[in-house]
Amino acid sequence: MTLILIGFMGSGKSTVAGVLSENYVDLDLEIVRKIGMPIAQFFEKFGEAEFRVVEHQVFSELIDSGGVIATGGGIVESPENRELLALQSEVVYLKANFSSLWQRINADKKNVRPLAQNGAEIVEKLYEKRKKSYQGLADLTVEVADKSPEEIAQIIFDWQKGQKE
Ligand SMILES: Nc1ncnc2c1ncn2[C@@H]1O[C@H](COP(=O)(O)OP(=O)(O)O)[C@@H](O)[C@H]1O
Ligand SMILES: O=C(O)C1=C[C@@H](OP(=O)(O)O)[C@@H](O)[C@H](O)C1
Ligand SMILES: [Mg+2]
Repeated sequence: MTLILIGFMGSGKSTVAGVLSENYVDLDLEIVRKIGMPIAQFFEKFGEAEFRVVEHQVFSELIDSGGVIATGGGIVESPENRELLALQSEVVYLKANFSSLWQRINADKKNVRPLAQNGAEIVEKLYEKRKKSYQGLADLTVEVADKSPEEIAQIIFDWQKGQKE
């Protein structure tokens, strides 16, 4: 069974995956490896639609790996990815209010998120649009705004243990 973390940019998917497993897969890092350039540069050169094609390809190759996968916030944009996620039973949604996410995104200077370069209003619209998809696909929802990555990982571990009993 693959544990898949979903949620908006800044929710901590990459960070929490690292706490959950030493061998986690970060989909964005796999994509960067495949395209041979930073995501922001790929968006500039080829656009978002092309990024989604590569994202789906990489996701469908890794979804049955059996480990922990941190997705990118836009994984729910493609209907094909939503179908894949609906078939999984360990999809964990890291949920937070927009202002917490926006603060984190802006503090995280080393990771340039092309879709977060627009103003807060535009990014909040994207958040509102995606929210239902994250919630609808989640087998577990964790409120992350006031918790440390370790606390969040512990909640997920405990839930997983309960699933297996
Ligand atoms: N639980 C948390 N509490 C405070 N800051 C966090 C938490 N989880 C992640 N962060 C910080 O928020 C930023 C985004 O985290 P990241 O794991 O890259 O999110 P995502 O992969 O969901 O976009 C990073 O700077 C990270 O250090
Ligand atoms: O929300 C999105 O569309 C994106 C989120 C990013 O991942 P994180 O959610 O890990 O920041 C990354 O995949 C890309 O910049 C697009
Ligand atoms: Mg990430």
